[in-house]
Amino acid sequence: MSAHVINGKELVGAYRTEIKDQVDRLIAQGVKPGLAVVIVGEDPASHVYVRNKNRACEEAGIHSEVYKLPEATSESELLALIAKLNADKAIHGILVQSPLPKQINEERVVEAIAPEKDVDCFHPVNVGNLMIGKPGPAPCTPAGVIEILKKVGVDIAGKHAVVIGRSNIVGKPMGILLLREHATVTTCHSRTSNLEEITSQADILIAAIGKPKVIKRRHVKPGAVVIDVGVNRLDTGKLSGDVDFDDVVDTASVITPVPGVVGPMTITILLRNTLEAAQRSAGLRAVH
Ligand SMILES: Nc1nc(=O)c2c([nH]1)NC[C@@H]1CN(c3ccc(C(=O)N[C@@H](CCC(=O)O)C(=O)O)cc3)C=[N+]21
Repeated sequence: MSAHVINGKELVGAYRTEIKDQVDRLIAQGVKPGLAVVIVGEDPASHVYVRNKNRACEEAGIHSEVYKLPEATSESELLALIAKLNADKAIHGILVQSPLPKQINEERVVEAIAPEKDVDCFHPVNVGNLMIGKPGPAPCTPAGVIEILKKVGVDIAGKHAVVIGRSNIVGKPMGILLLREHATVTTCHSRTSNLEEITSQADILIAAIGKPKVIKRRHVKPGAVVIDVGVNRLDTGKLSGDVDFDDVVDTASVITPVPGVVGPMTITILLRNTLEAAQRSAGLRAVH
């Protein structure tokens, strides 16, 4: 059997159209959603992502501002910009691109963002609300994975979902969101001693490791749904996922190629989080 290879252009494109329609409706009610993206330094990959986010905002009708700060920016200069954006009525979402230069404490920066403008869902208040199931943003990549599973028609409830990776931005919140969808969740990581034994029991396998092509056919149960969160740049310049696509494609029932699905869906959830922050600010969506 060969897997259904998810077509990101189709799936993500359709979802962006849905979001654009909601943005248009909000604009007709007098509120234009606005996102500020802050990037510090010259990391080329970060600049590519920021450009992609900016373009996606424009296409969705969301106002977007990009602040490019030099590598030598001090923490207090960045905190001053965040204070200004926190007070700006035209801005509903603030995203500070990571990584930040070493003179800046990332935690302090995240905690300086007003929680209602934290469209990454990195602020401890939003992480806490996520954990206990209160309304609010969810982090873009894991929320995007849930959206992909739903759009493809994967039944999550009662299934065994195995997440490989325990980062604060993907692995941990991924587990929480899967629990919310009533999956049975197992989290594996670099210290898991019997990885293959566990991953090969997964109905839904989510790879968020950050190493190219480490998940092989032997890790995957025949018929499993495989979602590849990895975006690894190879020496050849090509992007590769955490999953060895060619090895796994005949075993899985559904698989996401890299690039093309999880990355663009991550950006789409950023648009959704910005839209929803704007709706909340206008009293058009529940806050707690
Ligand atoms: N505050 C913050 N929030 C983030 O959400 C955030 C961040 N910092 N720092 C870096 C990571 C990484 N990230 C990606 C987003 C889109 C693609 C994406 O669209 N990837 C395309 C390929 C893009 C390319 O060609 O390089 C794809 O997979 O198809 C990838 C990676 C968001 N991040």
